[in-house]
Amino acid sequence: MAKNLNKKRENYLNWDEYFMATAFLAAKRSKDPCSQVGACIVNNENVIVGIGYNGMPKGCHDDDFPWEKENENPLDNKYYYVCHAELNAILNKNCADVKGCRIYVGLFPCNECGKVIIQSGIKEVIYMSDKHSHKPHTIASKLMMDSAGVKYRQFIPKQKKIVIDFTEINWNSMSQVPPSPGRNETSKLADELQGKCDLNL
Ligand SMILES: Nc1ccn([C@H]2C[C@H](O)[C@@H](COP(=O)(O)O)O2)c(=O)n1
Ligand SMILES: [Zn+2]
Repeated sequence: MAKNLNKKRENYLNWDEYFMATAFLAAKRSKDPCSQVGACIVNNENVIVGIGYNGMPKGCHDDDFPWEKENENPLDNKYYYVCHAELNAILNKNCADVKGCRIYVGLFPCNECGKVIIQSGIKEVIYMSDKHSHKPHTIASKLMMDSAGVKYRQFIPKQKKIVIDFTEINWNSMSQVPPSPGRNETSKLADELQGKCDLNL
C-alpha cells in the first residue's frame, strides 16, 4: 500500500497512549516474576520528567532478596523490600519537583504510593488496571486522593496492542508494508538498502 507523503500521518499515538505505553515499556525492566508495573510522570507541557518500575532498592541486589509472596515468614516475601513503580518514578524525577504533574501507571497506586503521590504535588493519576479495587489499600488510597483533590481516571485503550518493531526503521519509506516474508534477513536488508540508497549491492 502506497503512503501519502504529502499528508500528516493519522495513526500516531495520542498523548495518553504514548505515556501509558512508556509506563508499560518501563515495566519490562522489572524482575518481579508475578507483577511488572511501570510508571511515567509527565508535566503540563507533556514532557516526561520521571520513569520507574517496581524493583529492589538500590544496593539491595535482585538476587539477594526474595521474590516470593506467600512464604509464611514475611521476611522471605518481596513485600517488605520492593519499591513500587510510582515511588521510583517520583524519586527518579529529573526536575526540582513534580508539582502539578500527572502520573501514568499500570496498576492503581496503593495507599503508600497514594501518600507519596499526594505529598509530591502530583495532581492526576491515569491508571490502566484497577484489579485490586476491592482491597483496603486501594480504597484507602482513593479516600486520601479524593480528600487531597488528586484526580484519577482509567485509561481505556483504543487498541489492545502497540507493537515496537526494531526492524521498522529499515522499511522502504514509500511503502507501509514490511519486506515480504520467507527470505532471510540479510537479503531483505540488501533489498531495503538498494531501494533506499541504490547501492547496487
Ligand atoms: N501500583 C502498584 C502496585 C504494585 N506494584 C508492585 C509491587 C510488587 O512488586 C508487585 C505486586 O506483587 P503481587 O502482589 O501482584 O505479586 O507490583 C507497584 O509497583 N505499583
Ligand atoms: Zn504502591
